[in-house]
Amino acid sequence: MTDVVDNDEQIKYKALLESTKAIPWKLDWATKQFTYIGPQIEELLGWTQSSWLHAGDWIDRIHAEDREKTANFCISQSEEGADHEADYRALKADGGYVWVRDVVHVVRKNGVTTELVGFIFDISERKIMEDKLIILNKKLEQLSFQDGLTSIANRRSFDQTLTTEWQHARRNQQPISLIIADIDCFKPYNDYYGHLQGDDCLVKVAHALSQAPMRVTDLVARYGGEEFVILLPNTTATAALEIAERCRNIVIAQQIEHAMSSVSDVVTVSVGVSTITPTTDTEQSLLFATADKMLYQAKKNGRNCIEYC
Ligand SMILES: Nc1nc2c(ncn2[C@@H]2O[C@H](COP(=O)(O)OP(=O)(O)OP(=O)(O)O)[C@@H](O)[C@H]2O)c(=O)[nH]1
Repeated sequence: MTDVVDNDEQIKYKALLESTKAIPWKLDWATKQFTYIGPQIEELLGWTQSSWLHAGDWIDRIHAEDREKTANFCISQSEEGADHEADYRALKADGGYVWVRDVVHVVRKNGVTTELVGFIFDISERKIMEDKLIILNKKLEQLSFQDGLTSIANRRSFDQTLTTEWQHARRNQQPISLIIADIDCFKPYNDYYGHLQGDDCLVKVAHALSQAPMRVTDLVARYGGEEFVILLPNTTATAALEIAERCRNIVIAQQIEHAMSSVSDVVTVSVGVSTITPTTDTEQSLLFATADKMLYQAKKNGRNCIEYC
């Protein structure tokens, strides 16, 4: 490694380079030998300045998961004469890793690469922030599919799942079922017990209904207000009816007092069920429209009961 300082100007530039956070380096392309690396490298990674002799030392000190991709990219870019930058985890002398960004300028003479001049930046802080942001974004996405009051899936989640499952059912010629459960006489409940207790009732019913279906592919969601939907992919009418009956019973089993109900002294639900094996001509909206019609029928038939089609 040559570290020759032959005049005042060079001394000034060297002092400047070695006092920055960015770590400068130079590599001779023909021999792949480092001709210079800033002393700051020791502070960042713990390896002494004199231990950086060959490009191989750099490659060996890249995290195994980043090594091949980073080395191949940098070598091909350097051969083509393209300036480039790469983010990777650099190995520290103590066995730890630091996220760094290597920014590389390729020096060419007569169309041939002769030298690389680069700067290494410590980007670990930024990476930590980026990772936090990724986690936060995931959480935000989860929340956007979740009902704020009951924490079960919301209408948006239901709409999206319905589209996916409908297409799947049509492709595989499988039946798909939908249950709509609506709390009976909820307006009088709210009026009598107050809105807060009304909210509490919705949470209890949501959690009770969540226990009714069995498969991981089943989806229980709050559609809006006091209306809940249960989407049952690959489920026949007979099986859907059984689950609907379970829904009705599970809500009664909560024994939520309802002094103002016209059908019971506890909170009950009316349930509409529909099952369709879709063909290419069947509109997706038919599943919900039919279950909704059945729900209306159940309300008309005296509530706390199930109607299906
Ligand atoms: N507490 C509370 N009430 C809600 C919420 N969303 C909707 N509601 C209430 O739910 C009630 C629904 O009333 P209706 O649609 O008349 O139905 P119902 O009284 O249950 O009558 P039936 O369905 O025919 O048995 C209304 O009073 C709404 O204000 C909510 O998030 N919290």
